[in-house]
Amino acid sequence: MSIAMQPSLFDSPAVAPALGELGETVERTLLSEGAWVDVRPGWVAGSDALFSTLATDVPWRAEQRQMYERMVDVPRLVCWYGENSPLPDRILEEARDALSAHYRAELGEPFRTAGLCFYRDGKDSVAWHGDTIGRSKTEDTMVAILSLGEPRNLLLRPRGGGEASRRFQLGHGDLLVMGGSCQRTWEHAVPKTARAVGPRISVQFRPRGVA
Ligand SMILES: O=C(O)CCC(=O)C(=O)O
Ligand SMILES: [Fe+2]
Repeated sequence: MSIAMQPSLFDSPAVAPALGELGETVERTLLSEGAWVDVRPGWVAGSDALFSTLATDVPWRAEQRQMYERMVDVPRLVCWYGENSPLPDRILEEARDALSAHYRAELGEPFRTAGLCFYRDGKDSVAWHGDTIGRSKTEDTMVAILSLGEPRNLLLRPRGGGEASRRFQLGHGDLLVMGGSCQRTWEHAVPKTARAVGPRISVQFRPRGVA
């Protein structure tokens, strides 16, 4: 048992992970230009056990990308599950299906893919961006993010600027869903932090053709 990763008696690796309700527990914040975010704190109970499973079982990849003439390390580990790939834990399949059911009327299609990111420490991050590869460049859609492990800040700001950024602290089973025009009219980021933070895993569920 890992003492370092045990924040409380009620969320220790000994507790099996379980999904909570969505329904009325989801709180929506309307942003400008038809964008919104839903937050459901603590959606997965016993999430530290799920964190441990994913940290160990997922075939994490370190990627590089071209930056001007140089190749640089992407500052996080990643793994992508396409729509026909079984997810690395049954509770992630349950989570995807619960999200599809909850948002069915509004989204009109199910969540189908899962992208996973592993932020090893405060030096890992994701820079400002919108998920605009594919249909989300021109259409409203949703990206649902389940956060496991240590909380990190997810920031949101309008693309055009002119407004302070919004901050959400997400970890230990919290859910945040970006919806409406959020991917094309707003940007999001998980900035580096100088604070001593433990590892965080995020699971992003998206509909077909959104990345
Ligand atoms: O880790 C997160 O919460 C955000 C990840 C993200 O924005 C992405 O992978 O597109
Ligand atoms: Fe993103």
